[in-house]
Amino acid sequence: MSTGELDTVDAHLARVLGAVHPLAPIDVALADAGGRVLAVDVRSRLDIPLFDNSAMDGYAVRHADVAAATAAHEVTLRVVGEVAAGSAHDPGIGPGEAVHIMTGAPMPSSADSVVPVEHTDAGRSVVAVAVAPRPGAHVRRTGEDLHAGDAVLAAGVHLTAARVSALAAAGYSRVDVHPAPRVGVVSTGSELVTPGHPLARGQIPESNSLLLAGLVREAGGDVVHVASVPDDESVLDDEIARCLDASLDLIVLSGGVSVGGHDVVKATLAQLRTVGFHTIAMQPGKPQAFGMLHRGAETPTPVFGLPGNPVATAVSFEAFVRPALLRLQGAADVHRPRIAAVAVEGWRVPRAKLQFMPVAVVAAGTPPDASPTPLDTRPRVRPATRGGSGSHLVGGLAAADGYAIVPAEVDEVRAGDPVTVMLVT
Ligand SMILES: Nc1nc2c(c(=O)[nH]1)N[C@H]1C(S)=C(S)[C@@H](COP(=O)(O)OP(=O)(O)OC[C@H]3O[C@@H](n4cnc5c(N)ncnc54)[C@H](O)[C@@H]3O)O[C@H]1N2
Ligand code: MOO
Repeated sequence: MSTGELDTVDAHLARVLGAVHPLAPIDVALADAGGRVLAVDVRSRLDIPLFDNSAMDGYAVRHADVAAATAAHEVTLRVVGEVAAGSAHDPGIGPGEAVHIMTGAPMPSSADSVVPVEHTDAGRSVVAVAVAPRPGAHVRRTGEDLHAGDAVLAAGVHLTAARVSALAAAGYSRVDVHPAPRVGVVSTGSELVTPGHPLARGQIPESNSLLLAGLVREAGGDVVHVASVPDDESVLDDEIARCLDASLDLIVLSGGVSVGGHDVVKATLAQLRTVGFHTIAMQPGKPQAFGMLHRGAETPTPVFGLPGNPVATAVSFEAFVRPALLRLQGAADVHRPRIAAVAVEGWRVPRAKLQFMPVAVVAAGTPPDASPTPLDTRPRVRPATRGGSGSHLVGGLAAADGYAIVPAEVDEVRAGDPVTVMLVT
C-alpha cells in the first residue's frame, strides 16, 4: 500500500480521518463526564433561574412604598418575616411592610424589588430605607439565563467543568458521552533503555513512550498499555497481538518506519496489507505508517507507526494521531487552536515541505524583537530548538509552546515575518 510519492499533510490527515469513526456513546453520571465529549445535543429541562429570587441580602419590598426614600428622608417599613435561600416560605407583604431576604431566596409573591442591606439601617423589626431602589431592583428573574427547552450544549463539545455544572443546573444527573479511547503505546528500538538505567555505548534513554502516553492522555485518551521493544520482528509481533487482545481503540508505535536495516515496524506491519507506508511532504515527520488492524469480527483498530526521532514523533502526533483520537471521541473540532504570531528570529526552512517548527512564545519587545508598535499585539515567537526543526532536537522541545506551521512554498522565515502557530501548551 506504499504510495511511493510524497503526500501532503492534508491528504494524509484526510486518509486518517476517513478511516476513524466515533466510539459508541455511553451514559455516565455527571461526576464522570468531565473531559469527555458530549454525544447528544442537550436542551435545558429547567428554567435558569428556576424561580424569581433575590440577588442581594437585604429586604424584599413593594417599590411604591420606598420610591421616595433618600438619605435625608428615610422610609421606615415594618419587617414582617424572613426568607432564607432554600426556604419555601412566601410571606405576604402589605403596604409599609418588608421581608428580610437572603441572596438566592425566592422572592415573596407580593414584593417586586430588593433593597440591599447596605442601603438600610439593617433593622430587625423595623427597617429604615435610605436609598430608593429602581423598580425590580436585585430580582433575578425566572428563565432570564435559559428557559426550559433552550439549547444548553451541542454534541461534539468537550465537557469542561463549567459545562458539566451547566448540565447539572439544567436538570441533568447523567449524560451521553463518547468514552475515552483505550490506547496502546509501543516504542521500538534496540538502543532504547528505561530512563534512569545505566547507558552503554550506543544506548539512549527511551523517551517517546512517555511523550506519547502523556500526549494521548492530554487528548482525552486512556493509556492502557505501554511497552518498549527491541528491533526484533517476533517480539513486535507478540506485542501487537497483545494490543489486539486488549481490544484497544488505537495503537501508536514509534520508530522503525524508515528504510534502515532494522526498521521492524515497517517489516512487521508491511506484511499486513491494511497498513500503508507513506512519505509526507512535512518536516519533521516524513515517514508515516497508518492503517487498520483486523481481528475477527471486531471493529478494526487504527494503528500509527510514527517516525522515531522524538521531535518527529511529537509533530506526527499533533498532525495525525491527536485528530484521530478526537474523532474517536466524537469531537466536533479535532484541531488545536492556531494563532497569528510574529517571528522575532528567523530560521531555516526545508524546500517544498510543510515545516512544523517548535517555537516558544515570548513577550513583545523581548530582544531581538524590534520596537513593536503598540497596535501590533500579535504574540511573538522564537525557535525553541537551536539549529532548525531537526527531528532529533528533543531537548529544545521542552521549551516549545507550539509549532510554527510554515507552508511548503515559503523558502525562509526572517525576523519580523508573520507566522501561524499551533499552540500545544
Ligand atoms: N536512508 C534514509 N534514512 C532515513 C530517512 C530516509 O528517508 N532515508 N528518513 C529519516 C527520517 S526523516 C526519519 S524521521 C527517521 C525515521 O526513522 P525511524 O522511524 O525508522 O526511527 P528509528 O530509526 O527507530 O529512530 C530514529 C531516531 O530516533 C531515536 N528514537 C527512536 N525511538 C526513540 C524513543 N522511543 N525514545 C527516544 N529516542 C528514540 C533513535 O534512537 C534514532 O536516533 O529516519 C531517517 N533516516
Ligand atoms: O522527516 Mo524526519 O521526521 O525529519 O527527521
